[in-house]
Amino acid sequence: MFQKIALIGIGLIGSSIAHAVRRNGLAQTIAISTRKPETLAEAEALGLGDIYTLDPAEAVRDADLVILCVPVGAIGAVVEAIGPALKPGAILSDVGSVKRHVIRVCGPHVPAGVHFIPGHPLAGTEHSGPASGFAELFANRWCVLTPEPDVDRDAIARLSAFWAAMGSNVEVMEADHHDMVLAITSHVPHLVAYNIVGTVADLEADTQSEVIKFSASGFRDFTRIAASDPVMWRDVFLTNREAVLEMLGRFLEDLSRLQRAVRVGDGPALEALFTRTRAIRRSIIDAGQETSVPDFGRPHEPAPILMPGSGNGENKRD
Ligand SMILES: NC(=O)C1=CN([C@@H]2O[C@H](COP(=O)(O)OP(=O)(O)OC[C@H]3O[C@@H](n4cnc5c(N)ncnc54)[C@H](O)[C@@H]3O)[C@@H](O)[C@H]2O)C=CC1
Ligand SMILES: O=C(O)C(=O)Cc1ccc(O)cc1
Repeated sequence: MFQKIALIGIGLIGSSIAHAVRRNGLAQTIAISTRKPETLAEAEALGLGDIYTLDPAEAVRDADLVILCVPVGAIGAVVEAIGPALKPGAILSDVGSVKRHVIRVCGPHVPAGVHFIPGHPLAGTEHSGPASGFAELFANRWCVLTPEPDVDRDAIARLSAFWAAMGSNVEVMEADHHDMVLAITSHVPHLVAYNIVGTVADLEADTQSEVIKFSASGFRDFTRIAASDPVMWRDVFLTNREAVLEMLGRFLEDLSRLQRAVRVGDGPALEALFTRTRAIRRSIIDAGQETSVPDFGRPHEPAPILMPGSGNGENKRD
């Protein structure tokens, strides 16, 4: 599909792309660049690529497809460094969890003639680093592309075909819409997980009693999410601030309503919500999206995304 692919950053996502490219024969040559020599050495020991360099500009030279797989806060500086070395006609993409910020900081450094198509695979785990990747990560998962309106249609089709060849379902979306949807479906849930695990740890320290030891699986599920990479998630909250604060506001309003239902003993309100949320979980399972580890061979249907204020009002709780 491509002669040479360059991956800048070789953690969970970069290494998963490397595995999937190899397994599906999507490129002749994979060039890998990352910031730290020890990470590059680890990638080389794992045999993830063909060319290894600490110089990102060298990695992207002659590449037909360049994918930036670094934390969102590092992307702008990387594009500034590689811009002059990008081949005319190349596709430049990324995998960052926030899209408007990426467009804002990368745009000025993308040379004319390079097709800039930001991307985000909605697939991942709480692990990081070159050894954590696996070829099946993207199978049956969405990959969202957020090109600006003037981007070449053929280039978008080529990048879509690339993600489809790795097993993803591709959707093209406007960057601001992506950031709002991900704020409520991914970013706020991570914030909630970080918060509840912190609260429990503080409680344990305050009461000097064993709390975590006796935690049930519900809390343990939160600890998995709260083990996600601190730098990556710091950058998500620094770069998608407005959408996260908007969605957090709605979340807190609804939480207050739940708090009231508990305080006044409003059983019907509690039961009605829990019945609705159980149905949502079941629809996700039916769509084959229930875990972060792909479920092979299952047809992929989009899970319904309930946006506040949209639809027929059934998602209103009062
Ligand atoms: N972890 C996840 O579940 C998902 C992450 N993403 C996005 O993918 C991107 C990468 O995340 P992961 O692979 O999970 O992170 P990771 O921490 O596993 O890997 C990041 C890589 O970037 C390198 N790096 C950091 N700063 C750099 C710089 N200035 N120049 C060159 N290399 C640099 C690191 O050395 C490492 O190789 C992030 O933008 C994240 O938002 C997208 C979907 C899922
Ligand atoms: O580990 C999990 O449950 C995730 O939610 C993974 C994830 C993290 C960040 C993304 O932008 C997309 C997916």
